[in-house]
Amino acid sequence: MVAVLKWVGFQGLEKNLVELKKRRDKFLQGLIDECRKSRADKKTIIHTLLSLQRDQPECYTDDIIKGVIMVMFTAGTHTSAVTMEWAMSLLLNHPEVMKKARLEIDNLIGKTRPLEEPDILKLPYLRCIINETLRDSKFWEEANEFKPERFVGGIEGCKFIPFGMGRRACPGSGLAMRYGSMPVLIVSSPSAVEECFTKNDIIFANRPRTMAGDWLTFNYTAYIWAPYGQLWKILRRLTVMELLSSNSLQKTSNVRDQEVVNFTRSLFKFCNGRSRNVDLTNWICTFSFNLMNKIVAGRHLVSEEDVGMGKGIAMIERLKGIFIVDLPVLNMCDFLPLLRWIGYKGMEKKMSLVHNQRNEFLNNLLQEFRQEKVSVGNREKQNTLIGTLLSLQESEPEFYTEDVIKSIMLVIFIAGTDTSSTSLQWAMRLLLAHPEALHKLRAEIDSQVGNEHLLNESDLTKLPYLHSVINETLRLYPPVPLLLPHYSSEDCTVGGYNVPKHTILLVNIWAIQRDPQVWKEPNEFKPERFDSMEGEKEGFNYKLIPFGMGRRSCPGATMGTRAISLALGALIQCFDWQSAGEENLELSYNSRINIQKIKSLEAICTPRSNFVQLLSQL
Ligand code: HEM
Repeated sequence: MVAVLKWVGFQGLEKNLVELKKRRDKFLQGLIDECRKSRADKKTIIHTLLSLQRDQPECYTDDIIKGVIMVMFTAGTHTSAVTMEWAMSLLLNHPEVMKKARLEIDNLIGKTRPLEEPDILKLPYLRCIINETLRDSKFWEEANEFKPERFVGGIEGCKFIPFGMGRRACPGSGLAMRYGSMPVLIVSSPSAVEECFTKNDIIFANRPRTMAGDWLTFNYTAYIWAPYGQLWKILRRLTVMELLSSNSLQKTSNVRDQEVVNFTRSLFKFCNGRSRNVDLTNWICTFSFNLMNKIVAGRHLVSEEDVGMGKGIAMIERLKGIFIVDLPVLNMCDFLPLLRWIGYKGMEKKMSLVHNQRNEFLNNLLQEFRQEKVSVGNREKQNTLIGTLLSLQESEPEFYTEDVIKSIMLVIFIAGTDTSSTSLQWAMRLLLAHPEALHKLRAEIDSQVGNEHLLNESDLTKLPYLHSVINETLRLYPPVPLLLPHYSSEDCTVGGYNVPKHTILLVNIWAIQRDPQVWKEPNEFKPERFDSMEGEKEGFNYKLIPFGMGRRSCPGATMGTRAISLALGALIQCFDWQSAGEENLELSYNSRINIQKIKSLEAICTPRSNFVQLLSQL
């Protein structure tokens, strides 16, 4: 029957389709030809496809290229345009919502520049509007009302699964197409977090396989990315026992204290008795890298005389290029595998380059260590992480392969340096922008520690305000704002809704920790808020979770907090600080999974007069 209709040319459909195909063909060919004429090194998808065509013309024909572009156009434009049209028409019909959205943008972004993609993370109400526009009407109370507020906090945060999930999703929505078909659950309320990491903790204890995982984890033996199972358990036990348990932390407390002495002494020498402009970003990164390398390999990466000087600065820049890189843990290729295939934005190339650099760095460290250990027979060296790992390798070579050893060292560098140094920089930036808090913190340190010794780990219990400043910094600027992605190993329910097996879970702690329903004056820096929160359950009732929750939570939380507290305490105890310019007080951020500051932080540092004697004796 259908064939007959086709044959008689039913309603001229075939003719129309042929016509449409011709027009599309002409349009796409035009685009390809234009790109052929323009600069060849541009990073657009068509340029990438054309360079593949040059290498393999028989595979990447013009027709194939047109097919790929076609998919992107049809999948990516219509759905987004329809959603935008709906959102605008809803806003026009609800001026009170429009006003509230504009107020949010004015307050959080300002009026001096247009909105950019990374800003979206900062605009919870705008996201609520998009969610409300896309939501499926069947599952909601007052389903026909336009109420973006229903997405602010609350368990509803997980009723809506925007990236195409099972039967509750809108499979053809703009977001689903933009992020591909991989199911993703984003939770953004304390109650949903509690449910994910108590009742469903084991189910969500896995990590997804991703492009970053494929390249940067020594074949998933780096346990930050390792699948939940035997290997992860062994690596976790080993790292915690050797490095992060309270016993091991006790043993390494003198290393941290000594690192803070070195850091403070270098800064004092650098100031040379006067006020000096200090690139705090570089100094703080030096402290973090030196501390971790001391724990891992028993020596510094930047020697004391080089800190803050040309050679030291260059060394830190090189290390940042290896370990603190701008490569997101999840990227578009994880959602649209086709992009990976065509080499989207050269991501895979960059990852392989970073992997090679890391591999070389870790190999050198191991080689140096082996040589020195043999030649010097250094006992101090044997008490380092590498020392322990190499002894384990001697007794169990089949388990402790070179890859496993390197992956453990890698995790400590990646997890231990960036997070702590980012938090320390934010804490200093916040204190510079809030001098009253800085004075209050200094008064606490002066009264509890005084000027006869440099603050050390045993002083930390006497400094509750210092602890509150760090909590408040981690609340406002969590270094890992979506945690690391979790991955469900079985079907489960969250908030009464079905979440299928193999769903990526992202926990939007940025939103939770700034949610006005959860925190009073959420965007204000008020360390005092923690005075009245004593005795609340874990993670302040799941409201403050910068280290995650459950079995995949950060095992380095105590070590990280101690290192930040010590360094911040010493900086405030011994030096006067002033901002080196308005731009240093800007509390902005970009949206990488690991938040970085846009610019480095500079401040004017002056040794406090009543500390000169102590500082000269360090
Ligand atoms: C301010 C400092 C730190 C912050 C804010 C932080 C935060 C985090 C977060 C959010 C996660 C992911 C949790 C999840 O997926 O649910 C994580 C995982 C991890 N962190 Fe930290 N971290 C810090 C310092 C450290 C330090 C100093 C170390 C070790 C020396 C460390 C080692 C790890 C490891 C090994 C994991 C992976 C755990 C797993 O997958 O099982 N972190 N961290």
